[in-house]
Amino acid sequence: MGCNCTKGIRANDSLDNNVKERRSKPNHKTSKKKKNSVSSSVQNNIGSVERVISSNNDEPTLRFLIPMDAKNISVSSDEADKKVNLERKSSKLLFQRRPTIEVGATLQQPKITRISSVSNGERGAQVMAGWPSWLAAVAGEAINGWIPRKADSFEKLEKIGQGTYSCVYKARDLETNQLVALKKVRFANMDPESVRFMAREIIILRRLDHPNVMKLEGLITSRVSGSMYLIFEYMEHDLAGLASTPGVNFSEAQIKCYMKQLLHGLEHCHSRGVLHRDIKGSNLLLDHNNNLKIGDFGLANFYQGHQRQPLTSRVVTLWYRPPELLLGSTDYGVTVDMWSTGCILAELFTGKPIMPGRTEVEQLHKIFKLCGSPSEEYWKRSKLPHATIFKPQQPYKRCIAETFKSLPSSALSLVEALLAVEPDARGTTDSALQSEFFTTKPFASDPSSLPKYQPRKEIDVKLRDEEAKRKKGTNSKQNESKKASKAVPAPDANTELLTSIQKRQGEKFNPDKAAQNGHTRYGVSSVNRNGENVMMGSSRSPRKELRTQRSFVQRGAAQLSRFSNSVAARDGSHFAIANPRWLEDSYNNNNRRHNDGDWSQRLVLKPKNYTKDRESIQGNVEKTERIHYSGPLVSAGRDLDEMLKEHERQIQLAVRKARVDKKTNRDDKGQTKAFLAANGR
Ligand SMILES: Nc1ncnc2c1ncn2[C@@H]1O[C@H](COP(=O)(O)OP(=O)(O)OP(=O)(O)O)[C@@H](O)[C@H]1O
Repeated sequence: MGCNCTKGIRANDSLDNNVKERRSKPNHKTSKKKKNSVSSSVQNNIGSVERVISSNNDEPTLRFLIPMDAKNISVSSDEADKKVNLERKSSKLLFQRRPTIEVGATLQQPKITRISSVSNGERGAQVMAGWPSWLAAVAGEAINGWIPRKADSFEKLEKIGQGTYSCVYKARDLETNQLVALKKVRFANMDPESVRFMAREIIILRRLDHPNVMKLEGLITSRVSGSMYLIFEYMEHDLAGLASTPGVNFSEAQIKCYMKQLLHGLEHCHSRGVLHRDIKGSNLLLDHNNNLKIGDFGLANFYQGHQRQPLTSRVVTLWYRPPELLLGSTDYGVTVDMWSTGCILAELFTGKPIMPGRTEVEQLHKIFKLCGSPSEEYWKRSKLPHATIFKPQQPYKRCIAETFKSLPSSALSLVEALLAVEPDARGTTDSALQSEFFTTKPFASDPSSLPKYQPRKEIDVKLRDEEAKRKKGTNSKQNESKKASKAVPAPDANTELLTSIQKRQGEKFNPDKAAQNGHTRYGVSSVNRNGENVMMGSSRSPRKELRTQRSFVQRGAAQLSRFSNSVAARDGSHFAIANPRWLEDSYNNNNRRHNDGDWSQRLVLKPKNYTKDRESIQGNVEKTERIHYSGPLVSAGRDLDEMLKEHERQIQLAVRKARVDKKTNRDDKGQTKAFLAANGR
């Protein structure tokens, strides 16, 4: 794998013509650099690393555009003639993954990124290399030095994942015969905003090069296409899916093996100035040899240790989100990933998510109940935007040791450290790797010594398809009487919780009862590791409950919190959600103030074009009324328990409303208005 970007070139491509021309007309500037010279120039922009490495050989060289991080390959970006050239020793090298060439310390220095454009000359070269001009114009930095691969050099096999922002397909690279995962991102009208955000993900991925981080192998697009595929190595499993597979029980050494790999991958990200901001089991991918790679950098961003730019607090999937983000922090660092890591460690031992909150308020309450509330000093010092609202009148006592008393003591100590309610006490990837957990027996297993598990994705896909068909049937009946789809507070978050509580209580799940209770719109459902509803407790699903959360799709009624700004209105297969990535960037770009009130209000604003984008992916969501600002549930100054009671009441109310909606098919607009009116908003 690797260097795939070079492989789709055909004889009749304009690039090839260019290559031929260049072969017949040697570039003196390039050849001057050949003798034993290795020179690198690093542009100041993130991801725009230009390297000029010349080979010392007398073999004839071919010249193509390739990913810049390919070792043993000479790349010269020659501003003078506005062409990017490659020299390589043999075509064989193109099919090997090669580590990124270190170019001094510059790469190690974290920088806050701003997606910046390339020069006109570079843009011209990019278009010539086969990139669509809309992409080169907006995301030049992300594609700099690469050429696109062609879709017809892959055989698409099946859909294996549906993310919030993308579809993922299993495919075969016809040139290497290797399996790959293709993550498809579509852009409605080549919308520059969404292109920029995709560009950020690519730039970040290109910055990273580590065995425990998913490697971006290349990109597929064409001049005429409005979409783009990110090419990744195909991974058979993810940790959440594997952990919830019937019959799979992890040993301590195995948990250490996965945790060690996760921490090494994170260490690399952090050392390159990247915060992942969505660490959770379903984003930790595993190959057939149990090698773990951190995937899904869609919410990742660059950070700086000091002089931090404000970042959005609306990141990290709720169950893995640290308290400071729930309290509205915009000035955070690697400690957010450390918190999520602590949640995963405890989850791997206990076999279930440790804090499955339905709402941000409830999540915070769960955190305080387990980890204790922060010290007085922390409240004063941190000046967190929501501190005045959520500071409990009585401090909560920490009870991690009691809760996880069955854990081995070294694991418990690490959980204690990682789940420190005050971020600075969580330590770093380095301190975690040095901890007793990894330095005492049983030591971490070697990944290849672990059992090989049956691939599950195909089974998941089948289940999902069945479920989608079933939903479609239900929806089409509903849709007969209404043209536009409805965005309603979905009660399936409650189903999820109900399911989980019943599971934990060892009760047999009774689908009919749950449906009667109005806990689900689709019968008995739970959430699979892709965050989609799957039938549970019925013949439809042979799997035990899979309890994972999808990034950012915070479900329906669960959105009605004090600062629920992006309501994920979910109606069957339809989502409508403000993309927090955009909010952050527009926030940063505009360098706005963030007082409490403004902050919530501002986050409600949904970029227009993104809406269109989501529509094109998710279906015909009604255009005007998708984002609802729930406003404050309670006034500041009331204590947290009271607030939670009130919050619970609101959720129940939303569930009832949703049930009524199901019966009457009232449109979303009317329903939401009624709901808000009922709550005095
Ligand atoms: N390299 C890969 N190999 C196999 N499957 C993959 C790979 N990358 C992603 N997937 C599958 O596709 C799903 C969605 O991918 P990804 O998480 O990157 O998209 P997303 O839109 O950011 O999703 P989410 O909303 O869950 O965060 C993953 O949960 C995983 O099951």
